[in-house]
Amino acid sequence: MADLATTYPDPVQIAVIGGTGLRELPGFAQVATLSVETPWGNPSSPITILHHNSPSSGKPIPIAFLSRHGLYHEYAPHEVPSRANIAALRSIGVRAVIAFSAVGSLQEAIRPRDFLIPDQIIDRTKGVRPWTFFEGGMVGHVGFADPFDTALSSIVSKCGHSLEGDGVKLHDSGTLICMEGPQFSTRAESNLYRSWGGSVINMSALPEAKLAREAEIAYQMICMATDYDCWHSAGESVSVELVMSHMRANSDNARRFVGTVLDELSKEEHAHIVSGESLREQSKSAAMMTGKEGRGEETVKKMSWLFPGYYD
Ligand SMILES: CSC[C@H]1O[C@H](OP(=O)(O)O)[C@H](O)[C@@H]1O
Ligand SMILES: Nc1ncnc2[nH]cnc12
Repeated sequence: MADLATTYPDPVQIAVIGGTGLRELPGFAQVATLSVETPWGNPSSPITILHHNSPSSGKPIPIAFLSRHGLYHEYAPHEVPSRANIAALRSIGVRAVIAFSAVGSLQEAIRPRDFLIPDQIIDRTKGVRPWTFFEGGMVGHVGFADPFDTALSSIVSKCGHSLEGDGVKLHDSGTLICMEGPQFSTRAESNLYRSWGGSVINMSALPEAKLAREAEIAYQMICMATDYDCWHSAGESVSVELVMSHMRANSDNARRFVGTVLDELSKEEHAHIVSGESLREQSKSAAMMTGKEGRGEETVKKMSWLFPGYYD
């Protein structure tokens, strides 16, 4: 790391947020490491810029990598500075995020080490994490009916299926329960989530996905099941040891999966997706609720850092 540049000259449109057990992406050339300060504080880790040759043009494409829980896993799920993470990524040009997460399975058919691309979320966080950029005299409401980006999700799905039969088993859709933690669920809660139709459970999708939407960043999570939570009568209840043992055993597949997705996203044909075209300027109109006279000065400053030119 010592010789890496601390600045990067061009916008970086694609980012990976690594979760438990996916703290780096080996095999990609590291060209810079950025320490970005945002009005919401510092992100959970420096942002590493990796170079990846586009399979279509052969040109190097920059990819940003951020470690959700910090370089040493020092941030518990409720302590992850998600606003700083998302703001820092947007400030360097990111418009498409692939986020990785270790999840508990709530369904027999989703076995430990299977991958799943969630298409829905049920919010079971408890309102203790800052969850919006729109506050303090700037009211904004963005749509979240489909919390993940459908264009990104079909690319991720195609990539995952291309690896099937080669150690990767993929479920194309599912409802993700995002709980508060850091303690795992009780058996009654786990069974309740099953009765709601939950497919998998984690502690990290929110507020990350909501903030990405507010920041006009296309976002898709890739989940890897590491346990059957605590509902399964035959299986061992979730523990950190169980999560980590499955993550370690399947980390090559996880990295291969993410690498294949980055290959695909680097193709020119997907330029409109990674430039976040479908979300462009939605937060400009979302914040038009509040008349200029009612806007909080501090918030306008912060929001103008995030969206230069939007609120002049
Ligand atoms: C170590 S088990 C609980 C922990 O694992 C998941 O982390 P991530 O989503 O960052 O991969 C889960 O959300 C919890 O934070
Ligand atoms: N059972 C579980 N509950 C919440 N988060 C998890 N991450 C991995 N397994 C989990």
